[in-house]
Amino acid sequence: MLNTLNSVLATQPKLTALPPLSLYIHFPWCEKKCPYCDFNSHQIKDGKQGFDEARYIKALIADLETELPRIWGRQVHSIFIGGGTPSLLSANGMNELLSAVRARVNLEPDCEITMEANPGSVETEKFAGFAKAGINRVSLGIQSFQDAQLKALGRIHNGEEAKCAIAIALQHFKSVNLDLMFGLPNQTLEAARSDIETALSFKAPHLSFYNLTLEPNTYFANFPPKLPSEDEIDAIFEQNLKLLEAADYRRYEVSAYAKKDQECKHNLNYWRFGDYIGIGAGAHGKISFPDKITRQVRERHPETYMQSMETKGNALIEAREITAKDLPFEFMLNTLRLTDGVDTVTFGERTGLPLNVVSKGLDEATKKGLLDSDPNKLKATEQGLRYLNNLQEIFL
Ligand SMILES: C[S@@+](CC[C@H](N)C(=O)[O-])C[C@H]1O[C@@H](n2cnc3c(N)ncnc32)[C@H](O)[C@@H]1O
Ligand code: SF4
Repeated sequence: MLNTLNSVLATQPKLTALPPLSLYIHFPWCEKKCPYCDFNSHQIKDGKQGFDEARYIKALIADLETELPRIWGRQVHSIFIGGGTPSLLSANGMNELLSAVRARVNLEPDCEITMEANPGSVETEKFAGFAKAGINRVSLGIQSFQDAQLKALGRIHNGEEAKCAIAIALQHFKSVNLDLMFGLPNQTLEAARSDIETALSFKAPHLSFYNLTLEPNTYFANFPPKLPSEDEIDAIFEQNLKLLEAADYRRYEVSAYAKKDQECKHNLNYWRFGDYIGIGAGAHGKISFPDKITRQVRERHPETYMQSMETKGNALIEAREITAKDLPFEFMLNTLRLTDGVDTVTFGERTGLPLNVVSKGLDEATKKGLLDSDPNKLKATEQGLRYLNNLQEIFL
């Protein structure tokens, strides 16, 4: 039995078709580092030391060129410019970057192009320029509408600025996402309800609700604020879910809610274990070939990243095949986040491996009530979504 399993795992993946391809562009600076944030983002010092727009864009374009041989002939169906705070780029800089992308990569005609923005850096004129440059979706880091809460989170914006930023974003972009967090320091059920109701009043097509987590190596990890208890957080989550569903938002991923047909194409491609090129400081990529699936990782620090691009012509610190041993876990890590899960056949299509390499895990997860028993689906139960880490770990 063990020998059979080993021989399956020793086989090379065989993909009959390549998955959709996305492009992720990382922008690694913010006006101020938030105390809870473990993203690869660095505070812009006075005088913008460390952030040289022209230099970074040049590095990004050169970086994209290094990826072209790996994606030759393939179309890109979505772009996500994340951070950090990419809305700190000038509209001209964004135009230069997206024009360079269009000149080098074949974009699908209705390519979704998202930019993350911080409400503290939203200006009408600049947003008009971003739209003109080709951005067609904006994701705003609102977090809360309450001044005291925003202050406790170390944000640079207040509640009024958050509302103003949403109005500007909706004026310029058809597709807008609002990021909110819950389980905030000293948050009550009423305060969480007020945040949700304010967010709903804007009727944005997409909302994301993240439970605040204390990530290692952040200020909050060293100086933890007083957070609501687990029971209080559960109550906030249940209340949020009810209000969102009543307003016709469907929960389609652990933290993502969308109006009909307004799901984020880019993130859906990640969660369905699609392919993505990742350029910029610390960016990760995953690119499939008929006989292998590969991972690329770039230098994390912006200065080292730019220097590597300038001196060596690439900033890769890792470029390897994802082994048949790791593929099932990586697949489950993403796909089980989706409330609909995926069809069972997607496992073979995306990993190139037979489903029997995970049959033991599937049995165990189903017996524990974490996985739906439908044999045609790989889908977490409600319990599985709630204890997602436990479910995913079964496939480690
Ligand atoms: C990379 S940030 C992008 C937006 C922009 N930088 C901002 O913060 O306004 C993406 C989102 O992740 C969420 N997030 C960041 N750190 C988190 C944490 N420790 N716990 C929960 N959500 C977090 C926030 O909602 C944030 O808007
Ligand atoms: S603005 Fe966003 S990316 Fe920047 S530090 Fe704050 S949460 Fe992190």
